[in-house]
Amino acid sequence: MDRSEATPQPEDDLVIVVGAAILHAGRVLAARRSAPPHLAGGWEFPGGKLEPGEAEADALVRECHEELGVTVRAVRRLPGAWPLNPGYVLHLWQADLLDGEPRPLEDHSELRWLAPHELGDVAWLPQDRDAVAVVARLMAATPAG
Ligand SMILES: Nc1nc2c([nH]c(=O)n2[C@H]2C[C@H](O)[C@@H](COP(=O)(O)OP(=O)(O)OP(=O)(O)O)O2)c(=O)[nH]1
Repeated sequence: MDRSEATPQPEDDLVIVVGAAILHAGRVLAARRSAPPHLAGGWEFPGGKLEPGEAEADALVRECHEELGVTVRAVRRLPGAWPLNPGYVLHLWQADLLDGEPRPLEDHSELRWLAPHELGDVAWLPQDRDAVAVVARLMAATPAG
């Protein structure tokens, strides 16, 4: 019997993309992609692909430094894993902003700090929508600091 359709692709075969839900003063940072063309204009969580052998928390810190010029601390991985392009999966991490003011240095044309009631104000990439719902629940449960 061909079970291939019923068998999910093992996560081991996927490249993990880490996204950072950076919470600060009751808001979360959203970033509008500037490339590639089919993703440009869509909003996402800053982050990127894990390098071989790299821990997710380390990739998160590295990507936020490269893309935004800030230092973050990876707090914890949020529940869920969302398929992206074939072969890629998005993992989301809660992160604290330790140092710096985020700037769109790489891959993004605009950044916005969104309050919970503003999460629906930007055009998220479709594949991020369920992750945004997880962040909305996190923000509802997190006292604004
Ligand atoms: N960072 C990030 N990428 C996302 C999200 N949602 C989503 O579909 N993606 C896609 C966009 C890209 O195809 C891929 C991540 O690639 P990237 O270009 O950000 O990764 P990277 O910084 O490691 O880039 P590179 O070295 O390959 O240039 O995942 C998201 O919320 N955050």
